[in-house]
Amino acid sequence: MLRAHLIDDVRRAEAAAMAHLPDGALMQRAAAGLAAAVLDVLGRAYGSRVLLLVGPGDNGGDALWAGARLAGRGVAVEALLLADRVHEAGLAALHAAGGRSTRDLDDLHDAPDLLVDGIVGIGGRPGLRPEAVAALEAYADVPVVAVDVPSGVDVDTGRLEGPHVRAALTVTFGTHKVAHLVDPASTASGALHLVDLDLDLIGGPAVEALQPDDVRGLLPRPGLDAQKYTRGVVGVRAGSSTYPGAALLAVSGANTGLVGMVRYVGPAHVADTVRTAHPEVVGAGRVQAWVVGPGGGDDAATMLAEARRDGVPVVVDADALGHLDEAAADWVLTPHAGELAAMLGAEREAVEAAPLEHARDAARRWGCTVLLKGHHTLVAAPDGRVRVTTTGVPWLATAGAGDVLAGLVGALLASGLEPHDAASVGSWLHGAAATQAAAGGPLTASRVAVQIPQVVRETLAGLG
Ligand SMILES: NC(=O)C1=CN([C@@H]2O[C@H](COP(=O)(O)OP(=O)(O)OC[C@H]3O[C@@H](n4cnc5c(N)ncnc54)[C@H](OP(=O)(O)O)[C@@H]3O)[C@@H](O)[C@H]2O)[C@@H](O)CC1
Ligand SMILES: Nc1ncnc2c1ncn2[C@@H]1O[C@H](COP(=O)(O)OP(=O)(O)O)[C@@H](O)[C@H]1O
Ligand SMILES: [K+]
Repeated sequence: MLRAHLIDDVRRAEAAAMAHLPDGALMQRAAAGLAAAVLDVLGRAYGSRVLLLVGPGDNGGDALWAGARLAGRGVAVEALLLADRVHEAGLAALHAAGGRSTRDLDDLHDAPDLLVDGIVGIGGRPGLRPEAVAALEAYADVPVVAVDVPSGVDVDTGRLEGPHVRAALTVTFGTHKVAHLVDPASTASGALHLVDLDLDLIGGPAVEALQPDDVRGLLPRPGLDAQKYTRGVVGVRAGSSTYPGAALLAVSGANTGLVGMVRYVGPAHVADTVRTAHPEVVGAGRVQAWVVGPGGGDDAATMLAEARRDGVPVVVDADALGHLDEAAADWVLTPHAGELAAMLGAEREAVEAAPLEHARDAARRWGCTVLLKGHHTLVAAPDGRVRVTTTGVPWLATAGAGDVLAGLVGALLASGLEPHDAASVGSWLHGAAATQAAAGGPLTASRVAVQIPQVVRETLAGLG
């Protein structure tokens, strides 16, 4: 599991570690990891030029000490000092290793190969000062390696307010931070590299992200004595005359072999289409979970009321979300930002600016799991736990992809997974299937569903 902690928990763990370590030991570990990651990106030391952007705190100290190590390896290192006072020992080390420093952007001549953002770390307030903005603008085409966090982002919430760094790579220390994983700040972090500081983090993670091993451990798999009913039956109530395709897509997400059987309940002509495409699918009967809403149109309210009567877990998606007065604890709601905004009486822009806060609010408000779709989909539990999905590609933002996801999450619920696991494992598989199927190019929702068994196969085999 990849975990992200809040700043306060990082500070507490840092203080505990420093109590029995020599002065500056943690910063040296951080700087060594940072220098190694920068060298990896550069590919060679001699002939490479690096510019350090150095702020007033320890984040700047990390950059300076790493710069000293790089200069010692033959990299041409310059530091632009963006504060009256910077980490003194770090600056002295940089000078001693042959690096240069200046306070004046005009003193810098040759464009560097790489910028190291040591402006602010976990002590930073959102936004950047004009001198930092000017330096970033002067080298707008140069890739940035951020130290700990891309400066200017709101580290604990993932919000973006004001100017901030856009990193190609973020080298972070001790543990991940919320802004690395949660939108919109995750889009400013680039690739992530964690330098282990051997911190003892006592507080639980604020956010976590499933890794292939976690998914392997959670995936349902049939025992030797399995029969179709013991594997779970998922029912889909979706589609209408206006949107028959949504029923097909939801069923295709449900019918990927992760349950013993799939039922479809909907208009007769839609059911005919569904069964032509998926001959395995049967009609009404007992289920262990329902998927309700995709393409349901005006029938969505009735679909939801009928599904509720069975007292089994329900995935509530799309049109059915508009008819949600109350939910049971074992339900999963799967809105995108627009739908969640409508559910909470908020603006879509407000949800997009602070998806973590809104997903948590919704999970508390309805007392059940809420899966908020987006670039990094969030799965929030009513007790405050949040998982974030880091699989997937922007090509997945295509009509019907959400219908496939609803079907898949329903199948996992029916197979017996807890709602938090069903939603997060479903979202992980959906993203991984999209990445595989897209293979660097465009994608349609139907292709995502077709790819799911292959992703499951590879994950079970430990190839993920
Ligand atoms: N914790 C750990 O385990 C380890 C931590 N380590 C490193 O320490 C980093 C944290 O260092 P830190 O505490 O010195 O804070 P940091 O982020 O450098 O900046 C604070 C300074 O910035 C200023 N300032 C604030 N906002 C600003 C803005 N928008 N624009 C400009 N300035 C702004 C603020 O000024 P003030 O608020 O007083 O006005 C204050 O002076 C951490 O991210 C990691 O890199 C590693 O070395 C080892 C292990
Ligand atoms: N920028 C993005 N990067 C990756 N995945 C995305 C992005 N934007 C949306 N998605 C994913 O695409 C899917 C779109 O679903 P949804 O909005 O419900 O569409 P529809 O209702 O047409 O099915 C969701 O799984 C969502 O997480
Ligand atoms: K930084």
